[in-house]
Amino acid sequence: MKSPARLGLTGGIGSGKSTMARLLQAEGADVIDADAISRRTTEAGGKAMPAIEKTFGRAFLAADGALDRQRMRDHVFANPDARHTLERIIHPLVGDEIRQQTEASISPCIVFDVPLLVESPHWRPQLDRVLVIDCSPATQIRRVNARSGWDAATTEAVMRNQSPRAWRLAAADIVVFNDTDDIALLERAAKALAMRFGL
Ligand SMILES: CC(C)(COP(=O)(O)OP(=O)(O)OC[C@H]1O[C@@H](n2cnc3c(N)ncnc32)[C@H](O)[C@@H]1O)[C@@H](O)C(=O)NCCC(=O)NCCS
Ligand SMILES: Nc1ncnc2c1ncn2[C@@H]1O[C@H](COP(=O)(O)OP(=O)(O)OP(=O)(O)O)[C@@H](O)[C@H]1O
Repeated sequence: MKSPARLGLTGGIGSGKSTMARLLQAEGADVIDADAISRRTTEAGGKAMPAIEKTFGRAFLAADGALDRQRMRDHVFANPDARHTLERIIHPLVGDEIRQQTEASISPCIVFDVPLLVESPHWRPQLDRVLVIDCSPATQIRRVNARSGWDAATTEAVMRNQSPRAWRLAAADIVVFNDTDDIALLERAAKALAMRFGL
């Protein structure tokens, strides 16, 4: 059997990665979503929670034992050492689950939706192509405010903890510019990508 095409999908916060991932899924791709996997490890009883409680303390847990996401967000995006500590707990668990989902896939195209793809050097050799969803910083701030209610300072703090836009663009094989809220444009791009990647 021909091995599946492996497409990395990344972009800054609010760029439209998850939206593109959903469109590619509708075209028949298997999407492996690192954010979703990460969130599962930090639910109540999640695999990351014992180490998070031990390292950061009970104050970072909500009443039900899940991660207090807002508290951790405020902490780690203002403190790179704490972010690295959290990543050292979560990323290996996410990596294990990504490997399992990859092995289970039977699609001709697997899309790896990974916010920190450009930041992690191990990713590129595992992929056939890297697709970057790009938009301006002002659009990122506007979208995250509309979607999640975060103020500009909160989104900017996350953006400062991600690769600069120029680095992501330099790492891209394919760029989809997604600066206007035009879903039809993104749908057309997804259909073209689906053809190109055997769907
Ligand atoms: C800090 C946390 C608790 C904040 O949770 P919250 O629900 O507010 O945000 P959510 O998880 O939905 O992430 C929103 C966006 O923030 C950005 N982001 C998340 N983690 C990171 C990070 N470590 N570095 C840079 N940007 C990040 C991504 O663009 C992501 O799509 C959470 O993001 C987290 O646990 N991060 C560490 C794990 C991680 O690196 N995840 C990224 C994919 S593996
Ligand atoms: N082309 C578009 N047309 C309409 N809405 C869009 C478009 N692109 C993105 N959006 C909206 O912008 C918001 C952010 O998009 P999305 O969640 O896909 O970004 P993301 O890159 O996955 O963000 P995060 O890094 O925070 O997970 C969502 O509410 C989404 O519906």
